Amino acid sequence: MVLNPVLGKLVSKRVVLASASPRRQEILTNVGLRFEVVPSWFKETLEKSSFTAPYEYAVETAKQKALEVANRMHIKHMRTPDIVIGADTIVSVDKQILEKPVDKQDAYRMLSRLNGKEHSVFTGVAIIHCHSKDNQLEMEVTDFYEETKVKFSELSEELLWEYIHSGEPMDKAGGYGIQALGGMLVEYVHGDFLNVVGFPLNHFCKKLAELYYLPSKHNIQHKKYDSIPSVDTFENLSDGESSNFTERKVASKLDHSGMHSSGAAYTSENTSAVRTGFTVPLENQNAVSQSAPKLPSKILELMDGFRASKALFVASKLKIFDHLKDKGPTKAVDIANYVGASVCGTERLLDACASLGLLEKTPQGYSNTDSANTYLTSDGKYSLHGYIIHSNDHLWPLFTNLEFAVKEGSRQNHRAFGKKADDLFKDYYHRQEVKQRFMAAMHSIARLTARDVATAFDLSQFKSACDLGGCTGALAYELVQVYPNLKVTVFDLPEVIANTSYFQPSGQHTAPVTFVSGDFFKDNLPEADLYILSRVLHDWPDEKIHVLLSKISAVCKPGSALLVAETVLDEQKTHPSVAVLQSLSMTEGKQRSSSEYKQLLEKYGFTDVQIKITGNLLDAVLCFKKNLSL
Ligand SMILES: Cc1cn([C@H]2C[C@H](O)[C@@H](COP(=O)(O)OP(=O)(O)OP(=O)(O)O)O2)c(=O)[nH]c1=O
Repeated sequence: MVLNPVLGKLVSKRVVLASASPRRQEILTNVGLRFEVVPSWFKETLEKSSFTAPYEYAVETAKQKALEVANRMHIKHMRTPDIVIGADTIVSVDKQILEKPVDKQDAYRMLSRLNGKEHSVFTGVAIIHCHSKDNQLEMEVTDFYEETKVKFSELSEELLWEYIHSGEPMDKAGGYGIQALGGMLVEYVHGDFLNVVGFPLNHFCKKLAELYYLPSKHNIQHKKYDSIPSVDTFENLSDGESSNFTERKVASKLDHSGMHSSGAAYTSENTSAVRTGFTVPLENQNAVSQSAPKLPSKILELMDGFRASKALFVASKLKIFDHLKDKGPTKAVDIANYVGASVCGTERLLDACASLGLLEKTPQGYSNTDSANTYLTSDGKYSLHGYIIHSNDHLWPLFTNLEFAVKEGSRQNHRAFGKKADDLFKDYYHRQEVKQRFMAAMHSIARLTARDVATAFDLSQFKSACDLGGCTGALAYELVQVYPNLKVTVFDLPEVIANTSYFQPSGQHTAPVTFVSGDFFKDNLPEADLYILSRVLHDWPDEKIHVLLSKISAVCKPGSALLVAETVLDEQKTHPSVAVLQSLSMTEGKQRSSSEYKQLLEKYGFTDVQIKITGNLLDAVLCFKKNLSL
């Protein structure tokens, strides 16, 4: 969501972040900015002694990083970006500049210098507006810096080495990351915290406000690389105040050849114009004041959502995240060879994944982000791979026929798969690969939600539980970990039970979990103090639910309980949207609100209905059987 009109100004523009830093990507993504990531190849080798102050070095490096990307994109005949953002973060102590350590000794040297002292973190930022005119690239450069003061506590050698061995210092200026373990070293921070993490967001927004909103150039008091912006705030700006930033452009001597032109560059104002290879004043440029309507960023995001989903699905299907797991940066051509796909197509897909924050791209190649390693590789404990493949192979074709589903009021299995719903359901259990895909999908969601469901209520009073339709046993295994005295029976169809061994967790005592096959609509239910229905009720029509809840109610002894795990809708039934959207492809079942679950469960003799919204994909409903028989 774009919270203020300043960032809204960038929504329709092709914005490129010339940085490989995952922190910068995250900071800008978090505020709803949409951008591509093209890491800069500019080597951070400017001669430090030629700068009179450390921040000048950071500003110049940021500028050179952004200029390199803007030029490269233009030369490679990629569509010229509208805006390129570059940044460089340095740590400065005793007038010395510390960048990223090259090895552990270097990290130790840096951290020892910071130990017990206050230092400054400077981030230089360059915003380059690009125009392609007669195939010539014109660029207008705006830059600024932000300073934050940070003080380290007195730290022991042992602690410093322990921190270094954590591996965290290596890709961070000054050899520490304040946002993670390094935060423990810090006594205080004066100034913008995000500036330390790599991007001064507040100053950036103020700078955009200056560029896009200040009424005329006469009002601008450009300061010589002043870290204090001309605007105090970027709030309450309306498009009525908008003006084209080129109105306020001033020419300056800026050399973008990659070398810092000592003396000249830092007497310039902080907005300047560059034509590739030349310095061009912009004072005569036409400046048209535009008042555009507020950009519907949410709608734009939805319009594009399908592309992003499909890129994720295809990369998962091709097992790109598996291939990159535990690997250093890998070139597109090697990935293409591995997956047996075209190099150009693979490169496009990899770039799309990088722009979505699923991969990191550096000049050395592509690598998994942390979340790709955790959630997108197929063998991770919390892997969503199974559900992603199910979404691609099963849900995508159904949603392609959504228009028919809405018009005809029925699920579109016949159109999507050439089969009726019943035949398809049989496929889940009879065709091996379909069955495994379905089980892997259910397993993905169960793993991700199991801890929150298991701990939503204190279940330690129960000695035995029966998870009806418990599939791979993911929730059961979590329950016996949380409640060591509990024994859980997983009850599911024979075809499912026959395939559960593949999903058994390794390195866990599995004896308290047993698997029993049967049909919960027809067969006797195993005895238990606690029955569990996880993601079952929403799937079935009222008649089937009647059969199931009547059976459970009948076997429940007084004091026994039923735990239901479902996404609980709000009373208006419009949130959470993940559940409302799921309803679009449902046949006979439905999602329910808190009051509907309460009403339903009370109807079958359950009382004390308690509902816990977990914040995860599944919520939990617990109710108890009183001495009532139906
Ligand atoms: C001091 C500090 C730095 N950092 C990071 C921010 C930057 O990513 C990095 C400094 O290196 P930079 O050279 O500024 O950036 P980068 O190499 O990560 O990415 P690129 O050059 O492609 O833009 O240190 C933290 O994450 N936490 C901290 O507390």
